[in-house]
Amino acid sequence: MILTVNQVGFQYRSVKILEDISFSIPRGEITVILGPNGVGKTTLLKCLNKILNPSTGRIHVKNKSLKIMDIRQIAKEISYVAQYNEAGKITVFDAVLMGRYPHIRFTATKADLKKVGSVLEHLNLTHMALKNLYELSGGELQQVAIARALVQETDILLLDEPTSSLDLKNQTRILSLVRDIVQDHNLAVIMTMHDLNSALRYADRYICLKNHTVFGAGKIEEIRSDLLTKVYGLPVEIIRHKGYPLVVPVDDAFEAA
Ligand SMILES: Nc1ncnc2c1ncn2[C@@H]1O[C@H](COP(=O)(O)OP(=O)(O)OP(=O)(O)O)[C@@H](O)[C@H]1O
Repeated sequence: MILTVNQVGFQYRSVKILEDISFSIPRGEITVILGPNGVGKTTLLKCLNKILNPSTGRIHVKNKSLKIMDIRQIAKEISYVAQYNEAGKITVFDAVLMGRYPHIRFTATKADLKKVGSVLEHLNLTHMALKNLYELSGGELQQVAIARALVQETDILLLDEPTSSLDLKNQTRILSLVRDIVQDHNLAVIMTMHDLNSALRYADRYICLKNHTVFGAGKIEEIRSDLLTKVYGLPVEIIRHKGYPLVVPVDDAFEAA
């Protein structure tokens, strides 16, 4: 296991957000964290990246305690794409190059610049390399943030709602690309996602949060509609269309809502 989480709890001042969270993350798989608004998904991702310090419990990255790792060590192992991305006065190229910082000693080398160029090309972003971030749309900014995470070349990628601002074609493109990268480089991806159909299609495992803790976890193909119904408080069923699972609210769902 590349990442292990043991009995982690977190609170903002005296308000309990997470309690007794435990799971392990393998390489070569996408794990999706599911759960309703405000349940603590982003908080959990931030604990995994030491942006926030858990009040209780232990997190280990490759058997090393996150507590004793400094920012540079963490940035070599874990990249993080936040749910909302700042749009400052910096070009796309330079913003993505920032992802190389954990690897740069004094100044960026030709290899660093080449890496940025190739990731931009891979994500179809080359044409906007010299634009400033503030000139981009929300979806373009989100793809730039993903590009920055990819040039960081970490074994663990944390993605907070990575496709929330993307159109259908870009959602499919980015999630397929993430899946290919996970398989080709044996990475571990942990992402949060509200789009249950994309989650069921692209993730390998799920962790469902409810009432501050893990309510269910397992292989995504084994996720059950009654679990989702309890987690989201809305009656749903899982049907299959052309072999793909689809989560649909059942007839009386709107009354329940
Ligand atoms: N800086 C903060 N100070 C105090 N409370 C906070 C802070 N940030 C978040 N919270 C609270 O922590 C809880 C969990 O927030 P979090 O953003 O982790 O939820 P989430 O599951 O990611 O939600 P969403 O699906 O809406 O993005 C929420 O109740 C939120 O109000």
